[in-house]
Amino acid sequence: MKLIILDRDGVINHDSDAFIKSPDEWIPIKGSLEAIARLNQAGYRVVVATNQSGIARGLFDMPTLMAIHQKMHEAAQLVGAEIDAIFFCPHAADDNCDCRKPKAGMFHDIGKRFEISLRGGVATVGDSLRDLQAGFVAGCAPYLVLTGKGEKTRDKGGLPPGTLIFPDLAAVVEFLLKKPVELAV
Ligand SMILES: O=P(O)(O)OC[C@@H](O)[C@H]1O[C@@H](OP(=O)(O)O)[C@@H](O)[C@@H](O)[C@@H]1O
Ligand SMILES: [Mg+2]
Ligand SMILES: [Zn+2]
Repeated sequence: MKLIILDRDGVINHDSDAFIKSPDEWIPIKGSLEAIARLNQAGYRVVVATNQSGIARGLFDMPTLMAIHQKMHEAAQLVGAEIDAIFFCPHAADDNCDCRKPKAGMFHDIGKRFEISLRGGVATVGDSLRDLQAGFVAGCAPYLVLTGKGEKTRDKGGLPPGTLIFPDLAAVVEFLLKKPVELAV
């Protein structure tokens, strides 16, 4: 089974420094949902791992977050894409939870849920350093996109070793689907 783990804000949809607080504020990045459809057609399960501290901050509540995700699922369906699962951390930084990126808790949970070792070349795509750090610690291959906060992340440096940088999710998918499959020896 092929699996990829995507950050949400700044990778699938436009991000905002004021947070994405409602379904109306959730707007897909051009080409991202179609890129997910290409992954599905190539046999990938697509899973999202997202920090949603807006819950802890009281900027929006759980039903609103569910409504945002319902809109994302419906928008994906319209282009033949499917997001298999959304893992989210609703906590604030000072809650010291295990799931808020850059901690790898969500990634470990994803590996358990899908019964796959992330160290086997599972890609993770993010726009923030913490996305890449969390995935790298869990064994994923890190991909930085320059959408969302990606350009700032690139300019700040300190990326996990081996991070590949692409303009957007569509470009990452183009690369992943073109590269030769490593045959298990
Ligand atoms: O990129 P993902 O993980 O899908 O979601 C990020 C969002 O939850 C928000 O994360 C916040 O970070 P803090 O939680 O305040 O550190 C800020 O960066 C917001 O601009 C951003 O919308
Ligand atoms: Mg992000
Ligand atoms: Zn958490």
